Amino acid sequence: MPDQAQHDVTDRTAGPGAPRAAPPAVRVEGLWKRFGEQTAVAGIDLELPAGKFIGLVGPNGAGKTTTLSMVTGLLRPDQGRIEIGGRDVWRDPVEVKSRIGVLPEGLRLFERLSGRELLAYTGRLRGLPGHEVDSRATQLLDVLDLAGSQHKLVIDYSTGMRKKIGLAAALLHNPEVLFLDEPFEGVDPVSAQTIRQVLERYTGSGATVVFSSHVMELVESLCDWVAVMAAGTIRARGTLAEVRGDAPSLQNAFLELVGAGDRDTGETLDWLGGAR
Ligand SMILES: Nc1ncnc2c1ncn2[C@@H]1O[C@H](COP(=O)(O)OP(=O)(O)OP(=O)(O)O)[C@@H](O)[C@H]1O
Repeated sequence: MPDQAQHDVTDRTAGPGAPRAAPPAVRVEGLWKRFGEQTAVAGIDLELPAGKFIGLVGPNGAGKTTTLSMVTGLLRPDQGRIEIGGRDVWRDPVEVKSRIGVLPEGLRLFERLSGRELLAYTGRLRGLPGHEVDSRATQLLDVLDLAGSQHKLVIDYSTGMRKKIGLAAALLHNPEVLFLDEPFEGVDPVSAQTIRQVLERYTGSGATVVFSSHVMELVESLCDWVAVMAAGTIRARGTLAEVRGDAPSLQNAFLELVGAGDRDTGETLDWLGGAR
């Protein structure tokens, strides 16, 4: 990584005797990722406050998945620095990974395990004692309404069930920060409500959730804090009220921020729905 990425981002502005403020849940500095000619993430600086329900929103191709993949140690940045709870993700990966849970996009699971076996395996990988894994798995399967399918193979799970077992696996070790890429995609309203309740309980205990979504109503109803991405950059960040500003809804503010509010399809698609 180039020199620019190596410098220390610890806050040294406070005097020597001053109490250290708790680090943000996530701190990102000068983050870049290119795929050939395509710049997916173009020099992001971002601090995500701890203990909040945070939404990362942006249009298709904005760079949300690429950012979350780098932040969670799944994709190496070209340049930049990432800390979670004050620890460098790429220098201290084992420690950081023990403190985070991740539900990635296009989640790959061990398909030939049952839901219960998957949780048992994940729990042991996380170093939890067997009896603790058993008891946590039973509770998670129950709360997420998967108890009746716990012995079914994951390959036979529906999209929503896969999201829920993935969420259970990500929560099993009680992480400090949970990252979810589109957790509600393909999930029915009943399961969405269940997931929502689990996440609200989790953030209520002081943990942080960072999730990406396109669904503004969902972000507006769930999140305390929002970052808006477009074309690999952060266009706005802050509390919901700060990002919404004077706009009537987050959706309106979002369209304005990403410059899509005035797109008109009327003339270009004049053949659509006309005489055949
Ligand atoms: N592995 C890759 N190889 C080449 N280009 C990539 C790769 N991954 C992402 N990109 C490109 O980087 C840009 C950002 O993609 P990314 O998946 O991060 O966006 P996103 O905001 O998550 O989009 P969506 O909401 O559609 O999932 C896009 O232009 C995408 O085509």
